[in-house]
Amino acid sequence: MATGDKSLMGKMAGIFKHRKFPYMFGLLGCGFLDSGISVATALMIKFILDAIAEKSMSAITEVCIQFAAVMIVLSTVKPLFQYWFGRTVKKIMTDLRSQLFLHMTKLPISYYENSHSGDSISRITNDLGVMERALSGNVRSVISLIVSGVGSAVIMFFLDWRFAIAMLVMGILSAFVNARFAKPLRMNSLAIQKNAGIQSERLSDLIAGTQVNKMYQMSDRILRKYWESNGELTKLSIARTKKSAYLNSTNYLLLWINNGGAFTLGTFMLINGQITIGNLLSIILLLENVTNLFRNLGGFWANLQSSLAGADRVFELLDAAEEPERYIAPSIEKNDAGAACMIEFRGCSFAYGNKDRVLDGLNCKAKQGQLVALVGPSGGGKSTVMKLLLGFYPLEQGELRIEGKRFSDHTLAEWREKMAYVSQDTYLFEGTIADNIRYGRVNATMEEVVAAAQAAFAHDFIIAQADGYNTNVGERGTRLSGGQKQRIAIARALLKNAPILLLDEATSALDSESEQAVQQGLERLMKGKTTVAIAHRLSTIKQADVIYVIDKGKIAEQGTHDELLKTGSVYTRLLQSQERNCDVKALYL
Ligand SMILES: Nc1ncnc2c1ncn2[C@@H]1O[C@H](COP(=O)(O)OP(=O)(O)OP(=O)(O)O)[C@@H](O)[C@H]1O
Repeated sequence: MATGDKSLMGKMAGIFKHRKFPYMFGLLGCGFLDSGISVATALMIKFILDAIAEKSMSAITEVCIQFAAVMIVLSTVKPLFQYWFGRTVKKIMTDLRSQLFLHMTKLPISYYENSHSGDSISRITNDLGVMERALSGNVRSVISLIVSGVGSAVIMFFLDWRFAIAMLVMGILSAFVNARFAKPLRMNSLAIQKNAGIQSERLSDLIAGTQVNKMYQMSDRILRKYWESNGELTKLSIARTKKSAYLNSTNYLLLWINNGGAFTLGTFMLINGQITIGNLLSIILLLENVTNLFRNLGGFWANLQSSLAGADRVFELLDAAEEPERYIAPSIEKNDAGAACMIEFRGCSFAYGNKDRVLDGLNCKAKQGQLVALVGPSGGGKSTVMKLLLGFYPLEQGELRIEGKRFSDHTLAEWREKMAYVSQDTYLFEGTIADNIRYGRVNATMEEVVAAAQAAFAHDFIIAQADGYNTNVGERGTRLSGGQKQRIAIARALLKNAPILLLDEATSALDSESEQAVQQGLERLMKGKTTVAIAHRLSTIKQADVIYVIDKGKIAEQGTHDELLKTGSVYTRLLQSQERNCDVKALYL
C-alpha cells in the first residue's frame, strides 16, 4: 500500500473514531452473516450426502433439522445487523457532513476567493456520496469476500489439503493480476471526480450568472465549456470501463483455469476412491467462495480505491487551513494605548499570495468618532484596506491597530465584534426581512429591528410588502430591488451598533432620493462612532474629517475636502470629473 493510501486510510479511520465499535460490530456481523449462509449450505450438503451414503434415515433427518435451525437463525439475525450497520454509516456521514460544514465556516476568505463555489459544492455532494458508498457497500463487500473466502479455504483444507494448496497458488496469481489494475483505476476515478467538480462549476456559473448570460448572449460559450467538460468526463468514463473490462476478462480466464483444474483433480480422486462424493460436492461449492475471493477481491478493492478517490477530495477540503483564532503580528512594536487612535495603519504592506504588493507602506488613521473616507482610482487598494480592517487577510508588514492595540492582541472574533460592515455587494440570506436584519444582533427584539429599519429608511417599503417584516427575500434577496437590499443591509449594520462602521460605497445602489434619506439615517447613526467609508461619489463624503486618496497602494493625498481642493491635485480631478457628471472611475479606465 502506498504512503498516500495509508494516510488516506488513516484519515478514513479518523472520521469514525467515535463510532468505530458500532461500525466494526455491524461490518463484521454483516460480513460473517453474508458468508455464513453459503458456507453453511456447502457443509450441510456434505453432511446430507454422507448420511445418504450411510443410508441412515435418522442421520438425514437430524442434518435437515440442524440445517433448518441454522438458516432460521441466520436469516433472522442478518436483517438486524444490516439495519445496525446502515444506521451507523448514516450517523458517521451525518457527523462528517456537520464537520465539513463547520470547517467551511472557519475557512479564510482567501480560500473562497481562490476556489470555485461549484467545486466546493461538488465535494460535499458528489464526493461525499461516493465516500458513503465506500464506507457501506464497498467495505462490506470486501469483508464478506474475505470472510467467506478464508473460511471456505480453511474448511477445504480440513476436507482435503491438496485442493486447498492448489487453490492457494491460483489465488496468489489472481491477486497479483488484480493488484496491477487497482492504481490506474483509482487515478482514473480521481480524474472523474475532479471533472464532476468542474461540471458543478459550470452549472453554478450558469445559475448565478443567468442575467449576464442572457444580456451578452453567452449561452453558446457556456454550453461549449460544459460540453468540453462533459466530453472529458465521457472519455475518462470510457477509459475506466475499458480498464474494468480487461480486468474482468483476465479474471474470467483465471476462473476457468481454476475450475477446470478443480474438476479434473476431483474426478481423478473420486475414481481412485481418495475422496467421498459428499466432500467433493462440498469442496466444489466452497471453491466458488475461494475463487470469488481471488477473482473479485481485486475488483472490489479497485472499486474501493475508486470510491476513495472521492474521499481524497473530501479530505482535501477538510485539510484546507482554517482561519486562525488571531493573526501573529509581523513586527514586535509595543502597545501604546496612551496615544490611541481608534484605527491606525502604520507602514502597512500587503500582497495577495505571491503576487505584487497591492498596499505598500500605507499610513493612515481614524480618531474616535471621525468619518474617514477612502477615495482613489479603481484598483488603487481601497477595498483591500477594508479587507485588512475586517481581518480577512493578515498583514505582510507593518502595524494595524484598533484603540492602540495591535491586531494580534485581539482574536479575530473580538476584532470583528467592534465593526459593522456594509459592502457594495449586499448579501441577503434565505429567510424573512426581519431575520436578515436580525443577523446584526440575533437577540434583538422586534422593536429594535423596526427601529433599525426606520433609521435606514427601510421601514416604509418593508411594511408595504404583503407580509411586512415576514416577507421572504428569496435566494440572495432576488425578490427585492438593489436599493431595498442595501437598506436592509444598512439596517443590519445599524442593529449591530458596533463602535466602528465600515461602509464600502454603502449607498451606491440607491436613487438620489433614497440615497439622501439613508445618508441622513447614517449620519444619525455615525454620531459617536468611527466610520471608514469608501466612496466613488464624492458628494457622500464632503463632510469627512479626513479624506485619504489611495493610489497604487499608497496614500497619494490626505486632508479635508476643502484642503484637498486647494492642492488641486488627484482629488480635484476626481471632483471635476464627477461634476461633469461622469463616474469617478471613468477618469482612470
Ligand atoms: N482576492 C484577490 N486576489 C488577488 N488580487 C486581488 C484580489 N482582490 C483584489 N486584488 C487586486 O488588488 C488590487 C487592489 O484591488 P482593490 O479591490 O483593493 O481596489 P479598489 O481600489 O477597491 O478598486 P475599486 O475602486 O475598483 O473597487 C487590484 O489590482 C486587484 O486586482
